[in-house]
Amino acid sequence: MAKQYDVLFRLLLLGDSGVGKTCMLCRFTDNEFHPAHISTIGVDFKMKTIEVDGIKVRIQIWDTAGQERYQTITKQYYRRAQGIFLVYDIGSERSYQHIVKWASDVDEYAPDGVQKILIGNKADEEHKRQVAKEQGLQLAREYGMDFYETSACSNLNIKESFTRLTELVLQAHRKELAGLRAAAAPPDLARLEEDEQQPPGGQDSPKSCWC
Ligand SMILES: Nc1nc2c(ncn2[C@@H]2O[C@H](COP(=O)(O)OP(=O)(O)OP(=O)(O)O)[C@@H](O)[C@H]2O)c(=O)[nH]1
Repeated sequence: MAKQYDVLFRLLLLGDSGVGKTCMLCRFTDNEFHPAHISTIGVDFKMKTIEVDGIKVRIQIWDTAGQERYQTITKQYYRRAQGIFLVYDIGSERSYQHIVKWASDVDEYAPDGVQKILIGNKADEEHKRQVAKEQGLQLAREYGMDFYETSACSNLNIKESFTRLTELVLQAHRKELAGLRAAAAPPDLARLEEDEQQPPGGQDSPKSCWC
């Protein structure tokens, strides 16, 4: 039987509560958007397989709660991420300022070499904009990250940003993937067998897939 994927790994969504992390994920995996904000409890995840440069990549995407009270739980997930989205809302200067704090948490808890992308979400809400696109670009330059303005609502740059982070992770793991074609079993960068189980908080999460 043909292999369903060649490699699998984990991406993580981080950012303040309400910036649109869950909606970005639901748009990417299910092409759905829900206007209600029901805060994620702890962490939740979804899977999707995409093809990049002829490689079938199964990605496990972890959606974390932005609320401060869940930070102890969510930080436990940083260390096994290969790629991280740092997300702010272009209509919230505060969420943009907090990226510095999220990035310093990543430095502290995520593995060396983790790939990062900066996202300014809700780009459809131009009338509410508090953060200029140039500010996003500037911050991304400072951190050496790629930058996208996205909209989960209008489906702007969602697929592009997930694909780009996947490409960056693939490039960073080029050596491990060198023997990919010959491998009997798909390389398991995310040690998925442990992760197919419900995450703490995921079972109770009221918005696992319908946003
Ligand atoms: N206009 C617009 N609204 C969005 C967009 N993305 C999310 N929203 C809305 O913003 C609110 C919060 O979205 P969520 O995806 O739940 O935010 P979150 O970052 O996952 O929040 P926490 O789970 O609390 O960390 C919801 O009302 C969404 O409908 C977007 O791209 N455009």
